[in-house]
Amino acid sequence: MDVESEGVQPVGPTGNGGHTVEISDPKADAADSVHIELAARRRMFMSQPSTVAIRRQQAVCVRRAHKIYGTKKNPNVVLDGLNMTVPKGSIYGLLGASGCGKTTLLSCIVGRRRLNSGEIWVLGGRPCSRGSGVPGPRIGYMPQEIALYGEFSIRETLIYFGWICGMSIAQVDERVEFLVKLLQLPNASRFIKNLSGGQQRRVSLASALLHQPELLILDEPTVGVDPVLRQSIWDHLVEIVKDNKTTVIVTTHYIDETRQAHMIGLMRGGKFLAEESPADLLAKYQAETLEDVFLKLAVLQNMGKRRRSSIAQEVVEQIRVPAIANPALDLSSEEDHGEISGEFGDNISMSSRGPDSITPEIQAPPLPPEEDTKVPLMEYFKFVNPNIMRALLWKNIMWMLRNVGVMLFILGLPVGQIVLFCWAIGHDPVGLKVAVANYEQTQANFSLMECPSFPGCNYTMLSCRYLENLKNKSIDVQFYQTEDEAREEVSHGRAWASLVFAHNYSEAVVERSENLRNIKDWTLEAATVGVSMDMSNQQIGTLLFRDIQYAYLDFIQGILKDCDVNPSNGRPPIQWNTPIYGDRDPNFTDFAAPGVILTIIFFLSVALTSGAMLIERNEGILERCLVYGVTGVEILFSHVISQLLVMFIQTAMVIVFSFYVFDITLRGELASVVLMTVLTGLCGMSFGFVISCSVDSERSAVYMAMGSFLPIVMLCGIIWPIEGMHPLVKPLSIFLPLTKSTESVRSIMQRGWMIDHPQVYMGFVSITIWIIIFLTLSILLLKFKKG
Ligand SMILES: Nc1ncnc2c1ncn2[C@@H]1O[C@H](COP(=O)(O)OP(=O)(O)OP(=O)(O)O)[C@@H](O)[C@H]1O
Repeated sequence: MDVESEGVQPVGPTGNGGHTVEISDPKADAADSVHIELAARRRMFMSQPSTVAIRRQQAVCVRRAHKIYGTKKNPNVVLDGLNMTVPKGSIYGLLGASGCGKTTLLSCIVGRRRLNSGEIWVLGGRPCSRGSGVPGPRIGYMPQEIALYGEFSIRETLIYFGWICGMSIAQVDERVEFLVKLLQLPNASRFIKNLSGGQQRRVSLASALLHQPELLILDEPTVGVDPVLRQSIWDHLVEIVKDNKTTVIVTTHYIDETRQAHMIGLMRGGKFLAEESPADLLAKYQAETLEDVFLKLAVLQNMGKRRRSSIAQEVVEQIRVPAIANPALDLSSEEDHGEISGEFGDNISMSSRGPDSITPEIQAPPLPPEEDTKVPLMEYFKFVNPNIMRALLWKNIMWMLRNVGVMLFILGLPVGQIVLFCWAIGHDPVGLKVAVANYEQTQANFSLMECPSFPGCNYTMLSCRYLENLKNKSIDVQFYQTEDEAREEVSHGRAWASLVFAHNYSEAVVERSENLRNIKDWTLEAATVGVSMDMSNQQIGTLLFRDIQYAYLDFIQGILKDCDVNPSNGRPPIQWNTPIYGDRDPNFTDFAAPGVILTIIFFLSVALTSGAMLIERNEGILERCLVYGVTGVEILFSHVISQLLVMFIQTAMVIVFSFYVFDITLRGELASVVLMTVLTGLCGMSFGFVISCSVDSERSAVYMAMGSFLPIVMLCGIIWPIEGMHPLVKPLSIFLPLTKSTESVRSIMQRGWMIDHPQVYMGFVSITIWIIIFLTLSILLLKFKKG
């Protein structure tokens, strides 16, 4: 969590117009200077026009900016009460060592990050406030990353950004011609991915220059550019600011190239060491190069810090500056007074606030609540801009067309999975080996007709007829001499069950059937088949258990018929009528198919969306688009629409293969199943957005998707009925996105229920609620997950 700045008001010399280092004078003067300074500021406040009016005249105006990363325990103060003023129509060189906070400051200026405290005015308004146009096409932004689509040509890239900024193709083409010449770009039909790093940076620069914005923000535009081209870029910048319509802020590590800038801000330690024109800086510090100036200022800053620290300690002990009671006289409401670096003088003087501040009593007045100027949340859902939507949709579709291999894989994957499912899951195991010790056969000393299935077995032996029935159920019957041998086979895992028939089995079965009322014990015992099973595999055990019983029922009813006894005598006294829903022998494929179809579509959509969004985010493309005013809603909608196309094709193929190729049972309306599948895909897409908006790397996204996959699949009744779950997880399963929808589709497919049945429509209600939750969450994350 970011640390909130305390907002303590800095105190120090007034803006001196020089805005450079002013090391405080001896400690004896310190108390006086504080009072003099406050009085001067109050006088100036009374005589100046409104602060807002003055700030609006600047291209950019930053006041008392504090930005802290990290946690309260371990804060990283990047901006420490920084003031910055960028006059309209100027080139402003933002200089500083790597990691000093330049990019952070620029992100705050373009409205992509928020300050912990302080104010920013850009082109007359507060970034992100209503009607400010920031973020928006008033800004041209070149981020540090390349932030371009590798699959696009140079011209397509510029058309894309041009459309976002409201340009027509003709206008873009005109600019393309000019920019290709200016930046010495290769042929505009070349693909970005085939360009060198330097060429890619120049295309990125061209994208920022394309729409001739009012404020051009360039983060290290000349990295990897040769000196000649660098000079021509600078010449162009000088040219475009001439008519006062464009302002340029440029960061660079090549300090001396900013000689052509009108103003330079030298940043260090979260503040500006100086904010002046290059000529003034060179003259003031009698330096040959701007680098020398920077070094001198850095040394002075370090000295200043030390001195301030010791002076402050003594002054605090000697004087107590009264707190300012009247907010009108408060420092925050003072004017710019024509100063460049901010109303409290430059950042390096005693005005710098820090732990050693000499006036802890002087508190900054509370800034106007940010919410007042922020776009209300509902406005974030504003109607989408057709130009932007056209650009985003075109980009998404172009990406698909340029990645045919990936698209074929994406389209073919669900079909492959459904084919695998139908081939692999739900079919009864065949060829299960059963070891039989048939004493009736081994001890028989008469020879009758041979059983056609088992050579050596006598067909008139009832045990053989029973075994014949078993064989018809695709069970592999193997004979052994003794019961021990048969059991041994099971013990060694070579057979799933052993069956033992007594030597007088046939006789006993007939006896048992004919004399139901007076069955003797020996008859009961001899007519019973002894079964010992390997139940280590529940599925196989259950199926074998079922088949052994079914085979017996069929067998005994045949015998009874032969003996002129009512075959029903052999049945248990339960009447199994035709099932109301489903088949007498339900198969697991039919049970699992609804869940499997929905899961495939759901998780493929999750992968597709989170992947696409993360690529855009990580390559900085999303950031650039957001700076140009593209909203989170537009990005989400564009992905939803283009990926819906993909999902429709995936759904159609899955449905065709499931119901027409593999003949999975479908008793209800196909349209309802299709609708639910599409909604589930939409839900997966929305969940993918949530993932991509809440994590920063693809690896985290994979972990999050995988982490959610198993719980969702395990708990939503696809693998195991919810009725059999632990009471603690059962309520949880009801709240998962695929639970109710799976139940609903199963009812449609197996029971043939229509959409007006509560169990069916509750599935639709549930999935719709989940879509709304996920989409809202992603929009909120896009809105609030700024630094
Ligand atoms: N999202 C973030 N979370 C935490 N710390 C961050 C984040 N972004 C930047 N920082 C830290 O803030 C500091 C300033 O980073 P920033 O990128 O603004 O510097 P920079 O001056 O632009 O550097 P460079 O010139 O190398 O691009 C660095 O210490 C960086 O590690």
